[in-house]
Amino acid sequence: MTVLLEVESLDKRFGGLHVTRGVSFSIHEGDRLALIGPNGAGKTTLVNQVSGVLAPDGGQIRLRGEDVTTRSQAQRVRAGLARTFQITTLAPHFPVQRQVELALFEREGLTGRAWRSIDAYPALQDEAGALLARFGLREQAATPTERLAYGEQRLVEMALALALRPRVLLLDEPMAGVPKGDGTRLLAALDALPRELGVLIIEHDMDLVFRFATRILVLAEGAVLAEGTPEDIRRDPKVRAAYLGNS
Ligand SMILES: Nc1ncnc2c1ncn2[C@@H]1O[C@H](COP(=O)(O)OP(=O)(O)OP(=O)(O)O)[C@@H](O)[C@H]1O
Repeated sequence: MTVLLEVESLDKRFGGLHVTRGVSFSIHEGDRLALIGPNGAGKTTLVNQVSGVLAPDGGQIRLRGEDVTTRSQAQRVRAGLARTFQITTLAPHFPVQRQVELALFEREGLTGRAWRSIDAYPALQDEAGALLARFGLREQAATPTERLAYGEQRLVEMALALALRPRVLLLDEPMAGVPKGDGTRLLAALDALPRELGVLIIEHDMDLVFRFATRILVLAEGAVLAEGTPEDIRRDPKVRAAYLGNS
């Protein structure tokens, strides 16, 4: 399997606080790697370094063999790494279909041209329609995203990230705040992600983690406590003591 993302000996401090301690892992095509650990373990800080929001103090991040450690977020997106957007920070009053078209425009370097010219790009309109269909959002195509149910907004976020045609997708707590009833739809969407995509997911919902992940990386106090298959992790006494409990 082709290796997509390699994180090697990553290190990060906030003043005297050592929040990432020599963390290494890799993601191959088709991997669903879940990052779990107690509150404050350093999960978000780690993912922020991978996506380029934060600069590490040491270590290396490679995307498909290319060293991107000092590259900008935009450069990493172009190299094949996408993370879910918070749609509330985009244009929530835009209809869902337009939001996705906007992301496709950006991918194609067309942003800045007259917005009405979207009609001149039927292939992109079709692609946006296909993305909405993949996430079961066809009926909501004309609805402003701010009027969607919260769970549906998370689906739009995933559609926007996929619009960038990533090889690696970072999902930061896709289940957070989603009512129980909508969880099934979200899980179905996760299951339907392109097979060859590499996925790194941070999630506190252990049902989802153990159902979705092919491998799990457990962080504690900034360092890797354990890594393995869901079965390995479920049985690991260190993990049970530090995080999962004995239930
Ligand atoms: N910008 C910052 N400046 C100083 N300390 C920070 C900063 N960001 C995070 N921290 C600290 O780094 C540690 C790791 O935080 P982080 O948010 O990465 O953990 P987490 O595992 O994502 O937690 P949670 O599960 O609660 O989201 C915490 O002690 C946190 O207080």
